Amino acid sequence: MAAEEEDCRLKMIKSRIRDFPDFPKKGILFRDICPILKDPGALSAVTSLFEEHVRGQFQHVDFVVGLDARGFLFGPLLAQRLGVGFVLVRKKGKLPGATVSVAYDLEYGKAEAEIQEDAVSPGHKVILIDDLLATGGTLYAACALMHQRQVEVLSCLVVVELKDLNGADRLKPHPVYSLLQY
Ligand SMILES: O=P(O)(O)OC[C@H]1O[C@H](OP(=O)(O)OP(=O)(O)O)[C@H](O)[C@@H]1O
Ligand SMILES: Nc1ncnc2[nH]cnc12
Repeated sequence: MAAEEEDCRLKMIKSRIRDFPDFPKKGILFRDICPILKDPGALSAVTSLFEEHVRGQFQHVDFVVGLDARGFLFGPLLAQRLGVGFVLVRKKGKLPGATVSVAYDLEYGKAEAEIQEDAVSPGHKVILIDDLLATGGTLYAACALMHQRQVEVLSCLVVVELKDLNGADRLKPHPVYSLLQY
């Protein structure tokens, strides 16, 4: 894609992010991605940019793995475009059957991430996806879950990256691909 066209798409996507100061706690500037979902053109542009990135960088992907909850909004669309399956990393206590879990910290709290034990298998190559990277706690926990299952994380994809919180450093050596940086 021409650089100008990519720039134009990114500007359009950025115009669909709303800022809410002091949500969910005082001092947090919440970046709301809901307007992207209301605009089919913006949602399609997000999916296309992710698809082009993955196709350009990786020969083979087994699964797209989405993070609870907003990774579930973008992940299945990307998985369909790539022609691969989608796997859920959920907050603890939501998945039936045998599971594996990891605790983590967030920009505004604590949580525990979980996958079904048979969701992925050793040797699989996956793309992790979420709406936003802040401290990196959530994606780090998802990477830890993948390592426990001997799965290779090819890349972590997010729509928004909050640069000041250095989440990408925490995720090293896993590459992070973000569409918008703040
Ligand atoms: O990089 P981090 O500091 O871990 O923060 C990023 C995570 O925080 C938000 O999810 P949240 O836990 O609020 O859950 P939700 O998607 O269920 O609203 C966001 O959707 C990411 O998953
Ligand atoms: N500032 C923020 N806006 C939206 N989601 C978030 N998750 C963690 N920090 C966030």
